[in-house]
Amino acid sequence: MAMHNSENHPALVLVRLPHAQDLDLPAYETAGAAGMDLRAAVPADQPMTIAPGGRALVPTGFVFEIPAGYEGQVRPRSGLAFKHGITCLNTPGTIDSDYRGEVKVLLVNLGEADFVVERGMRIAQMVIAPVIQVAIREADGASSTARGAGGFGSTGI
Ligand SMILES: O=c1ccn([C@H]2C[C@H](O)[C@@H](COP(=O)(O)OP(=O)(O)OP(=O)(O)O)O2)c(=O)[nH]1
Ligand SMILES: [Mg+2]
Repeated sequence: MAMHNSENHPALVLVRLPHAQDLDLPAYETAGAAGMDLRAAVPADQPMTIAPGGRALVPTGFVFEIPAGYEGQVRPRSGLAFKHGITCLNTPGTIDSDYRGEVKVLLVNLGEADFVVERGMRIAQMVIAPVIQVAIREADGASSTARGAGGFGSTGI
């Protein structure tokens, strides 16, 4: 399903790896979805079991060629988090625009029961977002502001 503003942005090129040959392409599930769901490319006869407190790097079966000036953010699915305590350990996972390896999802099981990742299961979602790289320079001191160094609740609750 095409996103409503896809014409304003460069296309995302996906390269299917051999172990994803029968999997659906990552896709936006609704017209206004922010993220495209990612599926587990684990072997059909070898589901991956994540024990409570355990983690697993789950293959998606695709290389995502993120356009320059954009990043991919790998985020958890709320339903898995709510029902099973399954989330992404490094959320949001960062996919760099120059990364040409397989996108993988680092799941962690914060629930109380084993979680079984089956082939084709939608395990996470990827949001494509514009990102900037700034010039970096060093200075001797920071400019002054009303806030100054106040933080961590300095403005009250
Ligand atoms: O959830 C994730 C996070 C990252 N990556 C891939 C794409 C990303 O471009 C690369 C590096 O990620 P990151 O910079 O977060 O990890 P690092 O530990 O800093 O590795 P590196 O030294 O390779 O940058 O790993 C994934 O496949 N899934
Ligand atoms: Mg890095």
